[in-house]
Amino acid sequence: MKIAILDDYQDVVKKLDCFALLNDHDVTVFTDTLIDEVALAERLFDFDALVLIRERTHITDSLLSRLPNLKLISQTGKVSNHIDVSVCEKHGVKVLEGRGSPVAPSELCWSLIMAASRNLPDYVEQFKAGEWQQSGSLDLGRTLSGLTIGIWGFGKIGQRIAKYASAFDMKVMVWGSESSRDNAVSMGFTAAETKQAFFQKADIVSLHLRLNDVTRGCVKRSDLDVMKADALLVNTSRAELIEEGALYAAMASNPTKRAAIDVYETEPANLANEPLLGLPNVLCSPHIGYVERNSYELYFSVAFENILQEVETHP
Ligand SMILES: NC(=O)C1=CN([C@@H]2O[C@H](COP(=O)(O)OP(=O)(O)OC[C@H]3O[C@@H](n4cnc5c(N)ncnc54)[C@H](O)[C@@H]3O)[C@@H](O)[C@H]2O)C=CC1
Ligand SMILES: O=C(O)C(=O)COP(=O)(O)O
Repeated sequence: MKIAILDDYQDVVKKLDCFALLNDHDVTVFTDTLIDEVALAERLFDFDALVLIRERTHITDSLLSRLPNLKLISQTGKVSNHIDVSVCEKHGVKVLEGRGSPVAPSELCWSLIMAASRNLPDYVEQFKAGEWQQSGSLDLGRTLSGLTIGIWGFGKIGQRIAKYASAFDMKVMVWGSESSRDNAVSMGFTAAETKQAFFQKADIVSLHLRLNDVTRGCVKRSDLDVMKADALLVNTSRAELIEEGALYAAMASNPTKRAAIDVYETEPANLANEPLLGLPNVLCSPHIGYVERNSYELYFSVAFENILQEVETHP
């Protein structure tokens, strides 16, 4: 098979052990992004299969109309809104869904919580610039013990964050669907009674919902406004869970509130398209929750095995 691996920004896939799984195939890895659909279609014209990393390439009707040779798309991790599955069916392109692990994204989320709580990036930056212990100009930070973390979305990552919080002697309060809240209570955590109480009581709010038509924009500006004056909002899930522009407006007008985020409305994000990057009270990482060796091995090995299995069952 002629297989294209797309959007390997970090040029990582060839260094992974699982790359050898595709030894019998003709594989090309593209490390840049082609947004222009006509150029992308020209690039991909000869390929039988695509491996997509996350959701950077959008698979649309017009793209597939230009790719008559394409038979398979193998997604690393879950298939989300970037692939129109019904359009793929129409064009006879089979979509194979992969699998991820909650460990790397949960640890990144916890790193952001700890770094933001102790102002670590600012202290490191000042120290490297020659300043020793300039706490006078920096907020002193705070310990996590005794604080309440509010977790909205109690799936694989949300549950792991609750576990980490318990190890730090934090109180865990969960908001979300009734089953999420019941599940949290059965595990010994607290469920918030209302969304407003959730945002009012938490010292740290961390979002762990999947993005879908129901959850899009579920966090409103009014929710951010009722958070405590020194609260921290963490979003490692999807930017679109928060009403468009609301996070920037809330953080810009409340400099004592803080946010730590890994996901953006426009990705790749930069200073020109992401105003949050310019705010001193917002800690920003460049969507790296899944960026870690074991995580990449799992994402790619499952995506490759799915292709091999498909070739074996439908040669
Ligand atoms: N920053 C990064 O690199 C990464 C981000 N993620 C993101 O983290 C988030 C959580 O991932 P997982 O825990 O693996 O997902 P999961 O599928 O295990 O859990 C998702 C949660 O969202 C809730 N949910 C979904 N639709 C809902 C609705 N309509 N109403 C209320 N609740 C709803 C589910 O009940 C569940 O509690 C996702 O948005 C995922 O895309 C995941 C991996 C890496
Ligand atoms: O990489 C991301 O941002 C993801 O959302 C991955 O999620 P998944 O592991 O595919 O469920």
